[in-house]
Amino acid sequence: MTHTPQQLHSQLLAPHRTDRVVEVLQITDTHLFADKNADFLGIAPWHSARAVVDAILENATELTPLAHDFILATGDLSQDQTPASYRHFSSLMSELAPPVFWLPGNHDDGQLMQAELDAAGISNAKHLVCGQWQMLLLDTQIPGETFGELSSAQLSLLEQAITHYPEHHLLLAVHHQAVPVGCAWLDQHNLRNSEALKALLMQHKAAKVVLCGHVHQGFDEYHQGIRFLASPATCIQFKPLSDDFALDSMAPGWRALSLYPDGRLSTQVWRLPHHAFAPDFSATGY
Ligand SMILES: Nc1ncnc2c1ncn2[C@@H]1O[C@@H]2COP(=O)(O)O[C@H]2[C@H]1O
Ligand SMILES: [Fe+2]
Repeated sequence: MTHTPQQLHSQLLAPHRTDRVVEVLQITDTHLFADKNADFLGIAPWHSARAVVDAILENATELTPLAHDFILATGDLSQDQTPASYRHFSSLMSELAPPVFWLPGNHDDGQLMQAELDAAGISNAKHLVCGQWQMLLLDTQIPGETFGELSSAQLSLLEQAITHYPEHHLLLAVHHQAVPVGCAWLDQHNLRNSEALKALLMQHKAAKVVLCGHVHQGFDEYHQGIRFLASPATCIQFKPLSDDFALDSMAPGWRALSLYPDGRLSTQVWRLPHHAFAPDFSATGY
């Protein structure tokens, strides 16, 4: 059954018990190429994404079994918009047990991404209900643009989610940052209609978190009672608080989040060992 773009289609994920902590991994901005050895500002994104997956698997054996309920892949999964780049992504994710849910970034080819991830058996669900939390993945892509914007159809999905699930805390995943991260060169490529988004979120009485990719750095701020989080890329990192384009020496990474039944959350950015995948600092952009 096809769903009209404006219709919210919710997927219930175990555990349905509302007293359980929901464990989430966010992987973002893999920027993969068809060529596993392609160079991207001094590093090879397939190899760094491979190292991130290996580190997640290693964490699982040492700390706990891979106890995550699902993975959120928040865009810019491909840099060259080739079928092979998305197949590399699907193959890497297949090594991680939890189901993967995804959304496009400004570098993704939305239609090709949909076709390739569908073919790989990766879920197309964009609204998840798990425990006392709901997750909504929205598409901020404006084809041909670097900045993002939420269409009225996408905003309507958010309106439906908070109307149908008024008691469930909300983790909203988007690609573009909805609040400035403090990098002037990057904040020009932000989510343009973030005020419309925040106005809708303010109507929701349960806890609200907005999780994004795109900025290739950790970020964690509260604005008007909403927590805004951003996370490292699995490839190159951007230097925080830089007016002009600048790469960072921090290693590639990912984010883990634990969502508690009462609406609180704990979260941690994980990174590969320092100096792993050092970029070409003379790069001036891409
Ligand atoms: N030197 C630069 N100045 C401004 N924008 C840039 C520069 N280099 C890259 N970008 C764009 O900024 C974007 C931020 O992250 P993306 O990976 O979405 O893609 C990046 C490029 O499209
Ligand atoms: Fe991006």
